[in-house]
Amino acid sequence: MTELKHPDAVSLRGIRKRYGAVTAVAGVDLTIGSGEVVALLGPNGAGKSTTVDIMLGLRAPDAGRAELFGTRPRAALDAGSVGAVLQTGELIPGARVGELLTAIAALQPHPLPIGQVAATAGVADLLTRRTDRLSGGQTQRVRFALALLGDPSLLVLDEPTAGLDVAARRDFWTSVRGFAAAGRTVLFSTHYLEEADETADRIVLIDQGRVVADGSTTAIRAMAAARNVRCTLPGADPVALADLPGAASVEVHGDAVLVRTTDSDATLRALVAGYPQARDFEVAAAALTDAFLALTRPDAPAEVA
Ligand SMILES: Nc1ncnc2c1ncn2[C@@H]1O[C@H](COP(=O)(O)OP(=O)(O)OP(=O)(O)O)[C@@H](O)[C@H]1O
Repeated sequence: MTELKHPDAVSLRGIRKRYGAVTAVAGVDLTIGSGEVVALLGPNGAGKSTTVDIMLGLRAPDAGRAELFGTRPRAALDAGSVGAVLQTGELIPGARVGELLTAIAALQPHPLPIGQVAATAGVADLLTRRTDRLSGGQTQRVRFALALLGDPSLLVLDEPTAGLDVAARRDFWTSVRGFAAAGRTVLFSTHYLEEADETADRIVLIDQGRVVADGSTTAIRAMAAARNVRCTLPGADPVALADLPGAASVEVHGDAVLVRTTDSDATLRALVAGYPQARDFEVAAAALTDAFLALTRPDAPAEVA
C-alpha cells in the first residue's frame, strides 16, 4: 500500500465554495481516519462533488484547508497514496483495456501487478476488449482498476454507480468491499441510502453544502426506519407524550402533535389507548434529513410552540 504516514486519511477544515450566487459548500469540516469506509450521502446539488473535487485538489476552495494524509492533496496524489473514480473523464477510446492499464501503471511510482488489479476490479476478462466497446458497468470497473493501479491507501469514488443497473452496481460494490477489506480507506458519494448502508461503516449526510449528520451506519439505518406519527390532540402535554413507546422526539403546535418514532405501531397503539380524545391519525416515513437531525441532536428538548 502506498501510504504517507499520518493517522488521518482526510482532513477538511472550514471548506467553503461558491459558484457565482450559488453556495455549493458552506463550511465543511470532516476528518476520516485511516481504514474507515465512509459514504458521503446527499441529494442532488448537496455539494458532494464539489467537496470531493476540493478534497482531491482539483478545485481550490474559497476558504478552508484540505489535507490528505497530512499533506496537500496534490502531493498525496503524486505520491500514489490516492486513487479516484470521478464522474467526469473518458477512457482513451480505441485502446485495449490491458494496454491502458499497462500505460497508466508505468506512470505510477509503486504500481501493483496488472493481474492483481484486474482481479480486484473484476476486469480480468476484459483486458483484450476496446475501451469504447464496454458497457457502462464494465467502463466503471475499468476506471476503478485504473484508480487501484498506484496501490492507493485512499480511494475516492464520486457517485461511481450512477446510471448502472442493479446487477452492475452489485458487482461494483463487491469489488469496492474487497479493496476495503484490506484495511484501506474509502470515501464514496452516493444518493442511495442502500449503497451507503451496504458498504460504509460511517455515513456523513450532506445537505445544502453542510454536513447535517455524521454517524455509524447502524445508527443511521435505525433512524432511517423512523416514522412520523401525527394527530390532533387538544391540550397535549409534550413531556407525557415523550414517554410513548418508540418516541424519539415530540413536537406540539397548538392541537397538532408530531411524534417521531422508531416503532410507529407501538406508539400509535399507546396513543389510541392513552388519549381517547386524539383524532386525525397519520403515519408517514420521516424524511431522512429529519431522521439525521434527530439522531445528531439526541438532547434536543421536545419543541412546543
Ligand atoms: N461549475 C459550476 N458552476 C456553477 N454552479 C455549480 C458548478 N458545479 C456545481 N454547481 C452548483 O453547486 C451546487 C453543488 O453542486 P455539486 O455538484 O457539488 O453537488 P452534488 O451533491 O455532487 O450533486 P449531484 O448529486 O447532483 O452530483 C449545485 O447547486 C450545483 O448546481
